[in-house]
Amino acid sequence: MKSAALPEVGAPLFSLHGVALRFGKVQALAGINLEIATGERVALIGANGSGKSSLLRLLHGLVPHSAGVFLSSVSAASQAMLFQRPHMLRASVRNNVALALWLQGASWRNAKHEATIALGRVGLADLAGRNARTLSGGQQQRMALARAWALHPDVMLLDEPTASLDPTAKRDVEALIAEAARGRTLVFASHNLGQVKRLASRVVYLEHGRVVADLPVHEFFRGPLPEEARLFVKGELV
Ligand SMILES: Nc1ncnc2c1ncn2[C@@H]1O[C@H](COP(=O)(O)OP(=O)(O)OP(=O)(O)O)[C@@H](O)[C@H]1O
Repeated sequence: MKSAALPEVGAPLFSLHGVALRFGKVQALAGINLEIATGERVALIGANGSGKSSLLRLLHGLVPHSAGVFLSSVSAASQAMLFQRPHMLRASVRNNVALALWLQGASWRNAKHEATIALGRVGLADLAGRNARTLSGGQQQRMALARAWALHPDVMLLDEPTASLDPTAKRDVEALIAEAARGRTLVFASHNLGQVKRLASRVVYLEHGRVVADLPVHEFFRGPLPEEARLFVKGELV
């Protein structure tokens, strides 16, 4: 089974050389040099507006880079992205999950079956028939995780997946993320440094759209770090 074990860190999945991303006049990313390999668990951290979401969206193919070279060996079907606030259709929880599978080619019957299994994994079996829009924030994020998980992606890209949740839901969803990420490559943005320590093997710190630190997680938290990153870790950067 794909998720049985953590894969060896190996083949490069994403290679970025001098990559920039612009939104009109806004330079969201600049001069990004980054390689992410199979099996890595990369945390993207940095102040608001530093470019974390932009980088995730670029990796997921949602926005085109404006300069540099971006190589990805992952097909769109092999990666799933989770947003801070999940997108949901006005449909049952089960159908929200099933639709993602159906769009990837599963028959509707199989899609519903797989969706039911995935919802069971995240503790939402009892709510499968509910309108997804009536779920609480934590339940919505579980549903989004079930939807991502059901696709059996090789790579999971998560954009502050627990940021809008209360402490209990944060803990529950984080535990599910840890389980869902087993055997996969994980790239996630987070402001929660405890979560970064628990989930990541590597930390990429962004400042004004540039990578200013890229270190194994233990080295990152041991320091020394560039000044802004140091203040961020101390909680003194707002
Ligand atoms: N669609 C867009 N149009 C214009 N500017 C954008 C767009 N998306 C992002 N930006 C800008 O790009 C920069 C990087 O934003 P991004 O959302 O990637 O940062 P972030 O690190 O994820 O921030 P946060 O921690 O607040 O989520 C910011 O200046 C932001 O205003």
